[in-house]
Amino acid sequence: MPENIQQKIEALRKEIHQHNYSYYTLDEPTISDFEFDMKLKELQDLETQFPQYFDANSPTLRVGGQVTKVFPTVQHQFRMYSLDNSYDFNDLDEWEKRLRRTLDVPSEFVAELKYDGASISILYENGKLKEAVTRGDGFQGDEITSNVRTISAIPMQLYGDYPERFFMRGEIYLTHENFDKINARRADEGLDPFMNPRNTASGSLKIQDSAEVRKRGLSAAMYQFVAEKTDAETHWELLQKAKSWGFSISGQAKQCKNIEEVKEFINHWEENRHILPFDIDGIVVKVNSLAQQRTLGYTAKSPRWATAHKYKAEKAETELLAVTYQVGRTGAITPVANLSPVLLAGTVVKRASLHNEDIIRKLDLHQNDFVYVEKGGEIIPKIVGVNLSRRQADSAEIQYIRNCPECGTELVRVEDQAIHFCPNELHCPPQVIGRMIHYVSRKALNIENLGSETIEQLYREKLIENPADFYALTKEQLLPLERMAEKSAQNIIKGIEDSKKVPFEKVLFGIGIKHVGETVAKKLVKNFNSINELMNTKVEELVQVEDIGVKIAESITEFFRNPENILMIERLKSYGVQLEKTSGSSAMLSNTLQHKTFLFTGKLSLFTREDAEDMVEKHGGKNISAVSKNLNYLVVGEKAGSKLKKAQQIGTIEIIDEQQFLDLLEV
Ligand SMILES: NC(=O)c1ccc[n+]([C@@H]2O[C@H](COP(=O)([O-])OP(=O)(O)OC[C@H]3O[C@@H](n4cnc5c(N)ncnc54)[C@H](O)[C@@H]3O)[C@@H](O)[C@H]2O)c1
Ligand SMILES: [Zn+2]
Repeated sequence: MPENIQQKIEALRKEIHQHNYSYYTLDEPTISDFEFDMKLKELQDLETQFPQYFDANSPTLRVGGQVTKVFPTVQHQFRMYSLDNSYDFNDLDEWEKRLRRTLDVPSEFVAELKYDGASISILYENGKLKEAVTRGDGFQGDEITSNVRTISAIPMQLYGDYPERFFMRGEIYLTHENFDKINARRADEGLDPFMNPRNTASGSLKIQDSAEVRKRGLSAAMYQFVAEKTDAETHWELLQKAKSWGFSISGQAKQCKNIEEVKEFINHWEENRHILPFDIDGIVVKVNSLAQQRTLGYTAKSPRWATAHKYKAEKAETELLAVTYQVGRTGAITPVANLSPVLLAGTVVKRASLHNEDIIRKLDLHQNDFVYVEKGGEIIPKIVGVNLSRRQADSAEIQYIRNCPECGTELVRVEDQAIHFCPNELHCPPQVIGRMIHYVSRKALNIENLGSETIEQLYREKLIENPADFYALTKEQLLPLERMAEKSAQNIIKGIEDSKKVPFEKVLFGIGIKHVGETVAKKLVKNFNSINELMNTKVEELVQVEDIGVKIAESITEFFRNPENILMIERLKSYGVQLEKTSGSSAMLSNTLQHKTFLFTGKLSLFTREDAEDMVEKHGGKNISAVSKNLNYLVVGEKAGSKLKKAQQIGTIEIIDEQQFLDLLEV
């Protein structure tokens, strides 16, 4: 029935658009690449079969990404395409046959690793890095030059006989080592780990603060030279030249005389990819001759002269020994499958994440089932199915626990969410520890030298149970802990002492009221002078404050209803922790600068940067940390440098001096 076919096509298009959005814009895919590619292929087949339902906006005809609103948008002078991909050698053979039909001479190839990251196009002029732009939708992308400049694998200045003006394209990715480091740091700050290196690399490029991007330790491999013209004859030659100018070019790329050699390369890396210190998701095969590339040209979405052979996620079968449950620092419960050890993707797998109760139900897991585990983009493998033929007749269904394995409290499942929580925030050990780790973290009280391991030890020794206990600690109590030297103990005590100077807004963030993040804490402090004032405010009054909704307001009042929290606050006060605004940060003066954003640069002479930022806030404006389209005013002092230049390039930013800034305040 044609009507049903049309509906089917439209439903698939809609679904794929949604997945593109999750993958490219949110960096949080909800299905595996393989499942995604199968859906796209299904759509492609239907569209070929029923051309009457053609639509120029179909995801089969477009690159899946988008530009964001956070960075300036730049048109690509040369379009950035996607790659046709497939998972089997038949398609590769078909591709090669098509090449032969078009070309007089059989082609040679270059086979390259398909780095799993985010693509970038970088303009070089006179040997200098000029501008870096993401692929976006292929026609236009986000200008993220200052972020790309932080990546040490990308040269700022070239050497040798480089052409005057050209684009170098490549992939920005994260090594396993740096990905693990980022997650270790996140764990220390009480944050959830990132899912996989690809989405973390892509997400890192979208951070507004370049200093933060630098900390991520991104890598890059360049794989394509693009310019108006070149006198090179092959892609391989261009790669070698690019290397001589100072670019990082993949060390594994290989020239192949024919498709058989390409297949050998593909097989070799399918077996050996686990020794690489980064993720690849396949191999890219390119026609080497540039003349042949020109003859072949492009389809609506990808070059005809290249194709990607993708690797399927590896699967193994093993026995489920038990399901155990972990309680996270926020009280979230994660079920974990304990498996009979099995070799998968180069590592021995003993555990797999089961995510939540619904997934266990969907898999219909029984005790001692033989399950299939798969390692996709995620670091932790997952169970994708059960081998029913090996299930024992009398094996019982896995029952999700009803009580917290750490403290015995009955679990709750929040409406609309798949995850269970332990509601015993104040006494469930992992949550107690999590709360204290959050309290000392950089953006809260910033108590240096006090890592999560030390906090766990102190808790086990019953020396601390809530943030107020830090202030009663003595050096003598710290010294007997494992690996605790005199010097570190001293530093911890000093860090705790110093935290008494940390301003109210950070303390308010640090005490861990649910839904009160950094920004909300700031907003609250603008409107309430002390914790006492906040404590005595009702939900109806709280929701009057900008950006404070009912959910946040209720969470605040609930926090203060608990006598244990009140006791902790009274103790913090008695130790001298800042629980009210200091005289320097008094209330709002006006709303003159409402909805306006400011950034100060260069050497200021009429006021200090701190005072200036304070003035902005007191008059209702907002300070931001980087030059972008979102900036309204750049206030320049003497010797303003790159920020000024960038603001001029963007063109929409008002550039003013210090006096003009004061005029804005009408003071
Ligand atoms: N899971 C999901 O929800 C979801 C959603 C959208 C896309 N995806 C995945 O993304 C893929 C589509 O993304 P795409 O359009 O970026 O295509 P692609 O990732 O399959 O191939 C194109 C990209 O490969 C990269 N690349 C890496 N090494 C390269 C090399 N040596 N030479 C040339 N290019 C190289 C480039 O960034 C290029 O833009 C799909 O195949 C799918 O697996 C997944
Ligand atoms: Zn608990």
